[in-house]
Amino acid sequence: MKMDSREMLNGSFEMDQDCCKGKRAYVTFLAGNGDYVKGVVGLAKGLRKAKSKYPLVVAVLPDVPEDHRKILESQGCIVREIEPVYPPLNHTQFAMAYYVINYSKLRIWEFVEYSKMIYLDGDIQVFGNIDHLFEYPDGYFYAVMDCFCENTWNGTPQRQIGYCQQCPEKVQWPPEMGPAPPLYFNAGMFLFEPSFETSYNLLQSLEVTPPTSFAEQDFLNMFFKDIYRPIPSSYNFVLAMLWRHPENVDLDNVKVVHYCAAGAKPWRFTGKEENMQREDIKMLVKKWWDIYSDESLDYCEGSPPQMQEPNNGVAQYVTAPSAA
Ligand SMILES: O=c1ccn([C@@H]2O[C@H](COP(=O)(O)OP(=O)(O)O[C@H]3O[C@H](CO)[C@H](O)[C@H](O)[C@H]3O)[C@@H](O)[C@H]2O)c(=O)[nH]1
Ligand SMILES: O[C@H]1[C@H](O)[C@@H](O)[C@H](O)[C@@H](O)[C@H]1O
Ligand SMILES: [Mn+2]
Repeated sequence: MKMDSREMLNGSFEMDQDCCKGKRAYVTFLAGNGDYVKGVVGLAKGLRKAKSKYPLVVAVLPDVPEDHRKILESQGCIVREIEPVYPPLNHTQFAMAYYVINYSKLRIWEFVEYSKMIYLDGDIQVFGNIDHLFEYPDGYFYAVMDCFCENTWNGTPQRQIGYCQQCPEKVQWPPEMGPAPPLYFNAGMFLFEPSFETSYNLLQSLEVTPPTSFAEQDFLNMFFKDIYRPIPSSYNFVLAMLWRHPENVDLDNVKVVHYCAAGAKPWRFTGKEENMQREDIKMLVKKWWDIYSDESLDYCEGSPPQMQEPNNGVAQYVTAPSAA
């Protein structure tokens, strides 16, 4: 039975029995022969440190070299090659590589041997156990609301009027512009259910959807708008929150950090870009390096990915902002 956000916020739902069955895994995505493999190694070690009970599957494009795949396997990852997904014909001349990289992520819906997966970008690090997210009720798409305040949003109506769903009361959506846009998630982290049917529908729908600037993120937002449920920003902490919405930040309780601001990838960090000299940023980059360099977190052949039972945290949902 479907339920709305309010029923879930009130906790007035029965835990779906089906969600306790079936295999679960984390999944990330890797393209090319560059340095993102370091991000994935860091993530595998971070999940181990957080004592995650579930393995990390890495969906790799054919252009990921053999030695990078070996590194991932030696870190306990399950490497699965996927076929590239191309943008619809007639739109291919523009930023082709960018779209192929990002749209190929849609292949993870084909991993139907898992009933539920948590997708994490390679530039994400997990600092606390999030296994309890798998217990959320089935039938929804869970992710964290994005922030519209960075320059990457220049040219959008949101940015032009200074509206952000993280603080919808500060600059309200002008009624003359019609209804406020639906809630929009960052696609660097989400909980989803693999399914051939959904996978087929995703690819069919993509064929008739012209690419837009945030590629598969825009597409997924459109595709899953009716079943999207926001979860707290601590499950995909986008660094820009630190300087754009400091009043909403509780850094001590952040479980998942997404190093997605310009210049923030820890393995390429120089500290030169805007905001990168902030003490909180330098601390978070150091925390990533502490995990990446910790040899005690390397995978031991033959040992399961988990070390102990996860803490079964209680599901928590974010209240949808009133402007939504
Ligand atoms: O050369 C590359 C580039 C990207 N990736 C993979 O693709 C993911 C997405 O790229 P970034 O993390 O660099 O980009 P952002 O965090 O800025 O991406 C955000 O915007 C993108 C589209 O603009 C996607 O929607 C993405 O999921 C979302 O988190 C990476 O984490 C990594 O897993 C690679 O493997 N190799
Ligand atoms: O996915 C994008 C990307 O991560 C950008 O760096 C960020 O500024 C955007 O808000 C987000 O939508
Ligand atoms: Mn990212």
